[in-house]
Amino acid sequence: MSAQLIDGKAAAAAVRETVKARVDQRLQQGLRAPGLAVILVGNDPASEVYVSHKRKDCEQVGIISKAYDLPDSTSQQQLLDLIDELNTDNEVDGILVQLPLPQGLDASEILERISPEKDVDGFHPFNVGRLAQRMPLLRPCTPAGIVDLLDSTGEPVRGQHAVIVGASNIVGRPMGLELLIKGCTVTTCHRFTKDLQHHVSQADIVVVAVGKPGIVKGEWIKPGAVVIDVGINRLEDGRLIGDVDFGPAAERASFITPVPGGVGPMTRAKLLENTLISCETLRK
Ligand SMILES: Nc1nc(=O)c2c([nH]1)NC[C@@H]1CN(c3ccc(C(=O)N[C@@H](CCC(=O)O)C(=O)O)cc3)C=[N+]21
Repeated sequence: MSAQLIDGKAAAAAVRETVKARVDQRLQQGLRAPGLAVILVGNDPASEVYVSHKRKDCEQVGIISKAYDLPDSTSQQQLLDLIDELNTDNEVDGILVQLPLPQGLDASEILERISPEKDVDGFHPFNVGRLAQRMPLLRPCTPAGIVDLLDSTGEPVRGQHAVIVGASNIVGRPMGLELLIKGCTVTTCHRFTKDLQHHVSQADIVVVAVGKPGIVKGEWIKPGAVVIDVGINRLEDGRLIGDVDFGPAAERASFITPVPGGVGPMTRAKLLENTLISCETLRK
């Protein structure tokens, strides 16, 4: 492997340290700790693991997390009522509804009900619109974390050709908006893209967020490119792998994120940072 690994665990630890220092300072000043409400509906095992990680992260930095574990049978109206209640709870700075929601619930209606200043996922159309107009407030955690990871390489980002694979609301689309702000020329590929290899092979920066192992082949990577793998795919043997053919891609890339230990930990750290931003600047 000739690429350097981008250490997402270390970068995330640094973000957590900064958040913790600020939370400690608040407590010394007699101010309250930031609060995060984490809502989990149903019993999807992967979601249960993710949510337990988020709660531990909060504890580590002194953010008070409130758990709302709701049954599969929760109705749309019950969930909307809970969000209304949390929107007006002065001790709650952030509201996170873990996705995916069980069948029958309308996620967009629920996410739009969250007050934009408590939308620590950055998924609300208000926050996406702010980002689209280069005035971000709460930024979606994964793309914002990736910007930090790119900066951590010390390589220039401005003027680079960034190719994003995947156009989801939670990663691909906001990633394009973040990279436009950074001064990249952005290409977004998706299921109707005619020649994925052609686009990927032109990229100085490749961000892959599809959820299919091997969707990007190592041989497609332009020598010296920076490769960011957002995919999290669990194999039958329990191992986690990304969307990029890691070995061959690492032969060609200058920098590459591993899975696990790349984008995932940074996503979680950015959630803590957003909760602090909400507490300190948006809810005054
Ligand atoms: N409202 C909402 N917000 C989210 O941000 C959200 C969500 N719903 N639903 C699910 C996805 C997925 N996601 C992950 C974040 C971190 C890791 C992470 O830390 N992964 C570790 C590995 C953890 C493990 O071993 O399972 C790593 O990549 O190193 C994984 C997945 C956030 N999501």
